[in-house]
Parts: sequence; C-alpha cells; structure tokens
Amino acid sequence: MTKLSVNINKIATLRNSRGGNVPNLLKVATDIENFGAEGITIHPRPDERHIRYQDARDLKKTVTTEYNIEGNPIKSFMDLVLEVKPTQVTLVPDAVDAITSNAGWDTINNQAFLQEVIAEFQNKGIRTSIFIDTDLKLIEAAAKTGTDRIELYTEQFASEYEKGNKVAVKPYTEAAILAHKLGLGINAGHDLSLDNIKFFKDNIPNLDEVSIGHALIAESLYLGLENVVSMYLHRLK
Ligand SMILES: CC(=O)[C@@H](O)[C@H](O)COP(=O)(O)O
Ligand SMILES: NCC(=O)COP(=O)(O)O
Repeated sequence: MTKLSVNINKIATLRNSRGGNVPNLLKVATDIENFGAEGITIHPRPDERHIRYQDARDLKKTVTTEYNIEGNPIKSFMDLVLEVKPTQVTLVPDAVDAITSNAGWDTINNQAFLQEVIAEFQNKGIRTSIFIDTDLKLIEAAAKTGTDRIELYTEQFASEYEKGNKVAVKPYTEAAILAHKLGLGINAGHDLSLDNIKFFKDNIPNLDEVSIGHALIAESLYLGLENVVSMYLHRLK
C-alpha cells in the first residue's frame, strides 16, 4: 500500500499572508490525519516564508502519523531536525532563494557529504530519504550513501502527463525497479495531483509513500468552494 503524506506548506503560506493564526496549521494537520492521511510533510525553508522552524517543533507534539520534514541539510536545518526527531527526513538540494524544489541530488558528486549527514540522522533514529531524478547511475550512487529511501522528483512526469505524454512514466518505473533491487524504499513527490496520481501509482512498483501539497490544497479549494459560497449566501438571506 502507498501512504499519503500531505504537505501543509500552503496552509502556512495562507496563514502568514495575514499575520494571525488563520488557518490554524496544527488543527489542519490534525484534521488531515483524522480524514485518513497517513502522514504530514513540511518543508521549512531558510526564509521561513511558509513553515516556520517553530511550526516544526509544535507539530512534533501533535502529529500522530508519520512526520516527514524536507529540506536542504544546511546547519540550521540539521539542528532543527535533530532536535525535533521526525519519523523521516527528506534531503532536498534546493537553493536558498528557490521558489520551489527544482532538482534532485547529484548523488555521485555529493556522495561523501550525503553519507555523513545520513549517518548523523540515522544515529538519532530518523529515517532518511533523498530527493532524486530518475537517472539510474544516480539511484545506484544513492544506495551507496546508506539512505533508507529515495524520493523520486516527479515534476517532469507531471508536466509531460498533463500534455498527454504517458510514456514519461517509464524512467520512473525503471528507477523504482532498480531502487527496490538495491534495497531502497521508494517515495515520490512534486506536482502529483488527483489527475495523475492513479496512473503514477499503477506504474510504480513498490511505491511506499507520496507527499502531495500544492495540488491537494488547490483541489481542496475548488472542491470546497461551492459548499462555502452557499453557506455564506444562506447566512445573508
Ligand atoms: C521536495 C518537494 O518537491 C516539495 O517539498 C516541494 O518542494 C514543496 O515545497 P514548496 O511548498 O516550498 O514549493
Ligand atoms: N515532496 C513533495 C511534496 O512534499 C509536495 O510537493 P507538491 O505537491 O507541493 O509539489
């Protein structure tokens, strides 16, 4: 079975836009768990434009499902994760000013560095995952870092699938087959959505977990709008 971990960055974006506590990030995380999601994902960025470091600490007290923290292992991020001790840390090589994650790790050139930080997290009992593209040489090198899992970076698949190019899933299938052979767990994420998730899942063997945020929150708005507009109209009668 593939677990759904909901990325709540966008809830924090909305909250921060007004400076108060609406929507309440902790309550939303608990509600998402109560609705059946099997995990909560956050990606605190160094500028704290959405998830704040304090959110990561507060969520540790309330999240009862799998808690996944994503980010680039710079010192402040490593200190935070080692303090909070989530279920899983997902290492993402994103630049400080990146609008969103836009590349996977070069696991060949960063092998020694990744080995070192992965060992540090694992020594504290934190499962590790590496955000990665589908190049098979990168998957082989990922296995040598000692990581527990990889997270396949699905942006390319999602954009090609939207154009009708279903064959774009093939490199992901091949990467997953090799990763499984090498003993790695398999996660996936970025731009997965209600439109593409079933096809992706059906084509990726041994898919442990997907983390979905941007599309899921946008879809929640669309699917909830009719209900909320009619509730307002009812109150205005
Ligand atoms: C690693 C990944 O693909 C997601 O964490 C994505 O980066 C979400 O981050 P933003 O919400 O900042 O775009
Ligand atoms: N790891 C991917 C993630 O957490 C969510 O990415 P997105 O759905 O916001 O693109």
